[in-house]
Amino acid sequence: MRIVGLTGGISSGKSTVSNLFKAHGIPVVDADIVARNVLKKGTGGWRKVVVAFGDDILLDNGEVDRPKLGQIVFTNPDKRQLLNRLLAPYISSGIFVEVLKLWMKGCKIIVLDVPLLFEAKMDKWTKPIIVVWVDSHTQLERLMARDGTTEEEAKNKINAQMSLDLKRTKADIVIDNTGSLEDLKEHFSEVLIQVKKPLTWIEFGISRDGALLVGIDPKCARGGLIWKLEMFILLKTEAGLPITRSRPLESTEKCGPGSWSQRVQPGIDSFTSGWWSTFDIPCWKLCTLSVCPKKSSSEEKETSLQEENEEGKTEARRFSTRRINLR
Ligand SMILES: CC(C)(COP(=O)(O)OP(=O)(O)OC[C@H]1O[C@@H](n2cnc3c(N)ncnc32)[C@H](O)[C@@H]1O)[C@@H](O)C(=O)NCCC(=O)NCCS
Ligand SMILES: Nc1ncnc2c1ncn2[C@@H]1O[C@H](COP(=O)(O)OP(=O)(O)OP(=O)(O)O)[C@@H](O)[C@H]1O
Repeated sequence: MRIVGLTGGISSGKSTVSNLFKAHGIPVVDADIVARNVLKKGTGGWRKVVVAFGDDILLDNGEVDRPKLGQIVFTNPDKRQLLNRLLAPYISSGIFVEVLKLWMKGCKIIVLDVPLLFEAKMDKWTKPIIVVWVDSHTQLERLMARDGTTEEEAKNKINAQMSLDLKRTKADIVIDNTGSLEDLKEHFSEVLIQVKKPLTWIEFGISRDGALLVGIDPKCARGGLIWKLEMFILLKTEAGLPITRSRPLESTEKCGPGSWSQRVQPGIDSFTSGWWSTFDIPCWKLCTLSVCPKKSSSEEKETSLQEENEEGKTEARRFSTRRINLR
């Protein structure tokens, strides 16, 4: 899984860039939304903040008066640090849960939109890091226009964060959003190409499919070479390359959790020691194509399976199933 970091200054255009990612099917975890949830009435974060800042920051309905709390923390660095310290554990675990949900769905690339990515030292978990930059004049104008605030209030908010010029020195990719929305979209299409580059081995390894391969394939325990070959072929399969003739996989034997079976596929006969494995585990059916460099014994048997043909009639199909036992 590739976790892309998206950050910038207040009102530099992170949400606008996030929306472009979403429009291209890449999910975004928005730290501002997570931060809002952990400050809802009755949550752990809410309780800590009320104890530290007092009931004065509450509305009649018990929710936090966000503009009021904003006024306090954006003009007082000590109070801001206190609020950050109180909420940081809730925000980071909230982000982790969102990432985990996307991991479970099998997402390969996700974007973390975190305004305080560097300040909260979350940048170490993300690669590449994208900084949305604007010149200070444009940033101030856009912030005042969007939030309807005075120049002083807007400047307080801008100064509450690490400077955008420093952030851009820490970036892998800088998006200059000083121009029009059209300019932004044009630049974004180049960024998208970089973000969608094929996953590295490490990124694949921490993705759901990669982790399951390493975690449950009994052959994997026998050495890195085997699962690396498997991953290679899965990646190729995703790119639609060599295994186009394979049929949907169904095991010819019933597999229990953790057990495995193999069926030699007609389309891959050229891989002399290749086979499909299917795994029935509680949530997923995992199919892998493995190429084994060594085998110590193998047994072959004929199996037949009832299948519907194109006219909808049931007929028996025969399969040659080969078990390959590794040393
Ligand atoms: C102070 C609060 C109540 C003000 O709420 P409000 O609805 O007015 O603003 P909102 O949450 O939409 O934030 C707007 C922007 O302010 C900036 N910002 C928010 N909190 C901080 C902070 N502690 N330090 C610096 N900048 C901040 C971010 O760029 C954010 O995008 C709220 O921002 C908050 O709870 N902040 C602390 C949590 C936090 O760190 N949020 C950032 C997510 S990493
Ligand atoms: N290229 C652009 N041209 C004109 N307006 C823009 C451009 N990019 C963003 N904006 C506007 O600037 C304002 C700030 O943008 P946006 O909300 O995306 O910033 P942000 O970095 O997400 O802000 P925050 O830190 O407060 O969450 C919005 O009103 C948005 O519509």
